[in-house]
Amino acid sequence: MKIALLGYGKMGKTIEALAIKRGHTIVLRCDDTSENDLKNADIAIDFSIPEAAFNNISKCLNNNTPIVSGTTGWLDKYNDAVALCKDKDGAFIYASNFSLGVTIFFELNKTLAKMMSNLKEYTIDLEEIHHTQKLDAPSGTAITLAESIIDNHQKYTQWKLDSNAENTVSISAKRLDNVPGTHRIKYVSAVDTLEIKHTAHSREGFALGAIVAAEWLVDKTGVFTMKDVLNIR
Ligand SMILES: NC(=O)c1ccc[n+]([C@@H]2O[C@H](COP(=O)([O-])OP(=O)(O)OC[C@H]3O[C@@H](n4cnc5c(N)ncnc54)[C@H](O)[C@@H]3O)[C@@H](O)[C@H]2O)c1
Ligand SMILES: O=C(O)C1=N[C@H](C(=O)O)CCC1
Repeated sequence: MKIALLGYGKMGKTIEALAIKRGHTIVLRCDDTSENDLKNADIAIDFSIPEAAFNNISKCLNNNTPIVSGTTGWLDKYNDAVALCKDKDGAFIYASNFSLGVTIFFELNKTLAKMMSNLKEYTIDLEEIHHTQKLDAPSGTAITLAESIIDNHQKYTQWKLDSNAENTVSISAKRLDNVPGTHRIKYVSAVDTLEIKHTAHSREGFALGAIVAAEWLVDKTGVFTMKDVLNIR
């Protein structure tokens, strides 16, 4: 595939190295708002910044270029991106976390929230840890996890950073040097603690997931998730 990289920072460069190893060609490396010609690209992969993501996605959909987006912190406009994709009969996939492990972790989180839903003894604690250059907090992955808990556990109706409020999934966001991404969900009662945790050892898992998603999306139309790519039911 001929790939356009929208965002050529830590993730863009990791994707470039892995995509070349998988036999793909990088035809565009875009790292700012300058106008870029997408016509030589079979697909675009956006790992940029929250303020740029929706514009980049829109440009691709208007240009009939399938687009894989992993940028977090822009989801107030997600429904607009979905509507534009449908209007243009385009191809779009977004995931707050493209790694295979986290895609499975999302399913574990959902199942655990359902199982815990009637157990009043337990309170929940969600923690994410990332590197100090990360612009957004909480992480997109933590928000996806919290929203799924809210959808599947009868007690919780909202999420907030560092909160003791009733019916609230409290998220703690820590920033430490060189941490690629760690997410942990704890259910704590007076007598025990049950926890699930995902630890990324590098950015390669995110990059591989995004490339696999691009390979899968390139000849399709529609709006998809990583569950579609990995055929998880
Ligand atoms: N979904 C996932 O699996 C996943 C994994 C890792 C990171 N992320 C997200 O991806 C994004 C990028 O992460 P990163 O670690 O590569 O950040 P980074 O800061 O290293 O790179 C972002 C790059 O985007 C560039 N940029 C700024 N404006 C732009 C524009 N208009 N168009 C294109 N590029 C522009 C910046 O110059 C920078 O080089 C973040 O939102 C992060 O949360 C998602
Ligand atoms: O490094 C980042 O930034 C990451 N962002 C995503 C998020 O916000 O969840 C995924 C993990 C790494």
